[in-house]
Amino acid sequence: MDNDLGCPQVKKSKFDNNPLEEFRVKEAPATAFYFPNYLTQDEHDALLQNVYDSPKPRWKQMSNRRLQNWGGYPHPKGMVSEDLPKWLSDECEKLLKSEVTEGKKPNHVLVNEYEPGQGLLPHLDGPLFYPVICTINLGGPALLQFYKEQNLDKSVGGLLLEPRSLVVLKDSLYTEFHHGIEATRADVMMNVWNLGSTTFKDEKIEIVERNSTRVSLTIRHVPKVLNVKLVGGRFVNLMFERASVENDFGVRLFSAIIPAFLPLMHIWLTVKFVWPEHVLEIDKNDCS
Ligand SMILES: O=C(O)CCC(=O)C(=O)O
Ligand SMILES: [Fe+2]
Repeated sequence: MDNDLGCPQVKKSKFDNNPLEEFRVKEAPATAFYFPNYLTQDEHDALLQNVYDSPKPRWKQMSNRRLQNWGGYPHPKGMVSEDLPKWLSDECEKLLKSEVTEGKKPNHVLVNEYEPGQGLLPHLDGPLFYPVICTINLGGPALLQFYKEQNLDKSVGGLLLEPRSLVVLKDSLYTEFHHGIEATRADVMMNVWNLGSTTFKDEKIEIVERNSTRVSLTIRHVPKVLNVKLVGGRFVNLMFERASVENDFGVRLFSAIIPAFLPLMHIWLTVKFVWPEHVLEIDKNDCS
């Protein structure tokens, strides 16, 4: 039997009643889950297709990779959010249901694209996100390495991220250990915490080649969201938006009518209070 994550269901006696436990990376120094068969091949291909079908301006060229930002730009004052496209909101929903996100619905997705040989410097994801990172891996493999703050030159271990997998990082793997991807064409399999759950589990593998373009979806929850959001590149006040969500006809009518009347009100006020003065001025001038 399969569980919601598309992975074999765990016998309760063995794993503490929690089906996620089977996927915990026990060698890691803090909470990490690795789901090697999170996506079917068809789901994987469809996601990749959606990434490449996205409008060209979504791509931002960085010095060593390309990325797409979805959901809004996190900011200390709050994120101006945008609705995720269905192919991403479906993934967020699926993660929420699988209980890896601690009840927080992801509302932000970064798509990173790395050509073989490209990488990402060690970094922390910072305080603007809820401290759980879910990463869906597409295309080619890469080793995600972890570093202690005091020595960002030497990794303390890593997780091999293969296509079709999901990795979830929590607690000090989010808050304390920096993570990064070496700019190399071949990853050395030293201190790979999850090797036993990868396709190389039965092999004595020393190196994994970066054989093709890797695309990752980094999926997180931004807790602080503002009351305005971006719809088709324009700001919309969520007060009006909420009315349609609640489907309250009266409120919707009110929200539709008030903005329509504002220009009329403006004209009426101008005619009543500003224009007469102006006309009077002209009249006075005419009299003199
Ligand atoms: O590509 C990855 O797996 C890592 C991406 C990442 O760390 C980030 O976007 O903050
Ligand atoms: Fe990161």
